[in-house]
Amino acid sequence: MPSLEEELFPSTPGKFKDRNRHFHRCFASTSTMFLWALFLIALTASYLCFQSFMDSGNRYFTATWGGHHWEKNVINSAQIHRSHGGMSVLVTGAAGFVGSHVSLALKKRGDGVVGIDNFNNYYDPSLKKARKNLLNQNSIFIVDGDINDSKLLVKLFDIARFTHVMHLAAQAGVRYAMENPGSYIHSNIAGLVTLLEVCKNSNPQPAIVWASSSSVYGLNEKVPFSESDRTDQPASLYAATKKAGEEITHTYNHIYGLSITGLRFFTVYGPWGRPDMAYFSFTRNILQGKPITVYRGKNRVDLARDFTYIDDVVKGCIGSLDTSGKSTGSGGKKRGPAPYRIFNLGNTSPVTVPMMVAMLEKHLKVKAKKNFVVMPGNGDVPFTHANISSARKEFGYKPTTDLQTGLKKFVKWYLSYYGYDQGKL
Ligand SMILES: O=C(O)[C@H]1O[C@H](OP(=O)(O)OP(=O)(O)OC[C@H]2O[C@@H](n3ccc(=O)[nH]c3=O)[C@H](O)[C@@H]2O)[C@H](O)[C@@H](O)[C@@H]1O
Repeated sequence: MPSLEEELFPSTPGKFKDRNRHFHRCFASTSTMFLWALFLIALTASYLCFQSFMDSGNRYFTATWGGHHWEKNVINSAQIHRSHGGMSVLVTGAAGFVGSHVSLALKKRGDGVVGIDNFNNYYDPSLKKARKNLLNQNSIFIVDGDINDSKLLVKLFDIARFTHVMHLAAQAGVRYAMENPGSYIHSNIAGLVTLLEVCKNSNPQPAIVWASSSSVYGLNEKVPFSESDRTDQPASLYAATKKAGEEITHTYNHIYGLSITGLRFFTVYGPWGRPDMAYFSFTRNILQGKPITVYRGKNRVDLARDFTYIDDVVKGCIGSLDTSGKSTGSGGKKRGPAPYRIFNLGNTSPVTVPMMVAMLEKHLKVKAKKNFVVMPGNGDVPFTHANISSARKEFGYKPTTDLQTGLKKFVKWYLSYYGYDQGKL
């Protein structure tokens, strides 16, 4: 039987044959080696590509979790400490602005709370760490992890059997979506679906309350915005992902019987807020003597927002949790219809951006250096204004803090947190 070498390099007769054969043999072994080398290089390259693909997919999962001590922390933190109607809540985005406030309020009334947060660097992670420390001091354990990590979520549900999920983890910010669109898909779409998959499979299924956004009203002109208004003309990718979230949660409610409540937040502000938001970054710039950019709409019309104070939003979140009703499915199967609700959580009294700046100037006792520019086409909407009658009817939602009062509290916190030394702010 001819060898492979012979098949590849068939011999010719004669004396020359041997030399030729020898030459061929040498050539054959060199070229085989060459082919093997090529093969190995290709193999190594594909492995490295695969590794870097996995790394990019897992870059949010760098945190370590698990082990006896970790599980004990989760169990203790999830423990309910009140006799009637207590709930055990998984709060996603717990080191975030709204997440940290809601976690503290739940814990304060005796509910079990376990937080999860990926501590990403969209804005200064040291502020998130400081919020985490505050929560830890109040016996709330925060898992350092990403909602796309389904193994972690399954583990958490295995050991803590949450009755509710307060889902606040998201890529926030309207204008940043133009810089980093992928982060919105990662957190607001993929992360949401991962979480819903785990919730729908868990037994019992939790009820879910989650953060949508006033931005879903997009370019609507009819005011105030009501939940039944159209939401099919988003102005930013951020808004589009929140709108998609409303549709995605609807399918999980419809197919699997998950109880779902979506909350459309209206420009939430207050102590421990988000540094990327205008009221926060304006405060920093005003104190540092730096100019601020104030956007204006067409024909120099001022932009306006239905700024909503954090304590009012927290009441709305807790009211939603308390009235969420039960999910009806178990083990991935629906047993009957479950609630699907959407509520506006706004303040019902929009304030223009220049008026907001004037309030900051008053509280900071410093004049702002204002640059007025035409609103760039980067996802912003000219105004927001909430109709809150649905939330009022369903759970007595009634905002009580006007912007003047709320900004005063914010400035007080800002100065105590960052200090009065303007050089360090
Ligand atoms: O209500 C909401 O759904 C949204 O509220 C805020 O979005 P936005 O209202 O745009 O809040 P800011 O970024 O703080 O802007 C407030 C106002 O200040 C204006 N602005 C912002 C930045 C700036 O440099 N100058 C300026 O005039 C904006 O155009 C806007 O009218 C949050 O950032 C979103 O995450 C949230 O979903």
